[in-house]
Amino acid sequence: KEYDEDEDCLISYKRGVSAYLENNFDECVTKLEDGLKKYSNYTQALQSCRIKCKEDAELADPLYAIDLENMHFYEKAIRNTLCLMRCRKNNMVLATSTSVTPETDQIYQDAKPYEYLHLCYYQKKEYQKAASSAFTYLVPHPKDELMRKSLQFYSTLSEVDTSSIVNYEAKDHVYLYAHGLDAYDKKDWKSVENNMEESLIAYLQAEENCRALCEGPFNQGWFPDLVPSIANHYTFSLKCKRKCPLKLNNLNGQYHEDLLPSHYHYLQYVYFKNNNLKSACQAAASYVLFYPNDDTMRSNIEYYKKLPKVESSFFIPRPEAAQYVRRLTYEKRLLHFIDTEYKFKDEGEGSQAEVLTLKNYNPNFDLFMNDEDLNGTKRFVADGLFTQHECNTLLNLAKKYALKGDGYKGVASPHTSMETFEGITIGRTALLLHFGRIKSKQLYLYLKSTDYAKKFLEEYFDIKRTLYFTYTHLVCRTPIVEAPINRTDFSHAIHADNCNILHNGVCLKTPPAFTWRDYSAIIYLNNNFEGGELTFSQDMFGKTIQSNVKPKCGRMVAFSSGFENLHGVKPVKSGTRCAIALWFTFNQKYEEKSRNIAYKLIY
Ligand SMILES: O=C(O)CCC(=O)C(=O)O
Ligand SMILES: [Fe+2]
Repeated sequence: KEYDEDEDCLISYKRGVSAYLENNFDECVTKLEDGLKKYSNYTQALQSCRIKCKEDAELADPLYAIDLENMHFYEKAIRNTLCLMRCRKNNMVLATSTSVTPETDQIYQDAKPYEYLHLCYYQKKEYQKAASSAFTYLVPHPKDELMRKSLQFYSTLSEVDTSSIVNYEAKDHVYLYAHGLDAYDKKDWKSVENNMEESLIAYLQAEENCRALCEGPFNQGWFPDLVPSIANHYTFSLKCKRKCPLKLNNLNGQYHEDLLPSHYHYLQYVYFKNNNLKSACQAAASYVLFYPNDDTMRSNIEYYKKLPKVESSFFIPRPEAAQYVRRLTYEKRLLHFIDTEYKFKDEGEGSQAEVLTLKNYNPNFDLFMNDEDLNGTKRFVADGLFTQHECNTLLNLAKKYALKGDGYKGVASPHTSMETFEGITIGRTALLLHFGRIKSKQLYLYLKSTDYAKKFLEEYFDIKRTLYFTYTHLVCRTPIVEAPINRTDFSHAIHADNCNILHNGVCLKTPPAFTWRDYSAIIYLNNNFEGGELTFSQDMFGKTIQSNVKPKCGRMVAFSSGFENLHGVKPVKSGTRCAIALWFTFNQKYEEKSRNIAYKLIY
């Protein structure tokens, strides 16, 4: 049963769980304990390398005294990296183990091994350890009823001493703080002072350690530029760091929102009791950094100020408190800024793929017509996606660069001989940016607005599966000069987007229809033309019209792409009608690849 050096902590965990399932409880305990030990050694080594290397890099003299173009920042990063590489190589644990993946981290951060460990200890009649393991699991999972029952059961066993049940994962401050509280109840002021001071140091150290673990790898899922890449990774890490107090403030299952500041509260009191006025005043001044409006502490300070031996210099907050609050304030402000200016696009499982993306720019975008208004099913109209300025930007793009037949295999008049169709795809817009013909904000607007339209559609139709763009197309329709004003053809005959409708009313999901399309949307850019309404029809001849939608800037119409949504476009009699048509699919095979390329050009 020796400690297996070659196994990483994930394998140990998995072997432990399998052993449990095979009723091999000795092996279960060995493997799970091994895994916990390895994970703990690994994270400790990693934390100390990261903390030490940051300090070293901070202290090094820069290669050039003047900080040009933030080069001091990059120089430090380069020194820090060098140090990290050496540290990893020289550290026995880090050099011999494979790096822990975020998934493995999650298992151990969630105290998963204890879920099985307590059962295996129990089977081995190690009841005290079973109780402590159950307790350890309950600390981060206080609502786990099953585990609570297990702990209750263990506590009734005569072999178990309930006062000796411990949290194996407790950080040092947890018990130091508890001792401090005990001493407080016993009015042992000296001991309160010692325990609270130690607990404070331990807390701050634990927070630094926790933060260090947040500086791990981050998969952005694409290849952003230097600066966005740093911003994304840093944001990811910052969000993780801000979660550290949540873990640390959990004292064996009880959450103390103000755990850190409460140290200063106790300290000001015991220093006063111990006749150390200066330290009492410093602690009070430190406390109000966290809670500037706290009446009790304010009046304590007023009281201290009136004491004869007290000097105004006593009220300088303790340096660690001042530094902590400064950092906290800055980090909160930065996260608030990020939260208001960006939205987070969660690409699949886990928080790994969170990257900064611009917030929706038009908060007024909202539903205008639903199924009932439109006299059908799975359709809606929403208004306000674009401002007039944004429509103009896209209209200009189309006016300048849309090509006849683009997106229609070069056919200039695909749907009616009375109109010409000029289109511009995402792919060609990206190319135009690549060749410097347009500004990135034009491509950005094209991409972002359609992304947002998709999100809106997904929410409206309550789509839970991954939906992909399959085609994005900005199209303008203009009647040919010869077109008679009283023409009766459609600009776009009644059709379904994903099947071929036959005269007998059957809609066949076969080529040449775009059978993979699942949802459709059209965003309109203008209304300075005659005709051109979108028509929903019950039949393929437009005999039974269900509803008409008049285009205008920022209006979006969306519907499921099947037979239930037969639609067409009435003739454009004069002027030019421009719209962005979007199609979505559940089939990843038909994903619009050019969007990803376009994104890379922007970031
Ligand atoms: O532009 C519109 O309003 C509808 C276009 C359409 O239905 C299509 O292209 O399939
Ligand atoms: Fe259509």
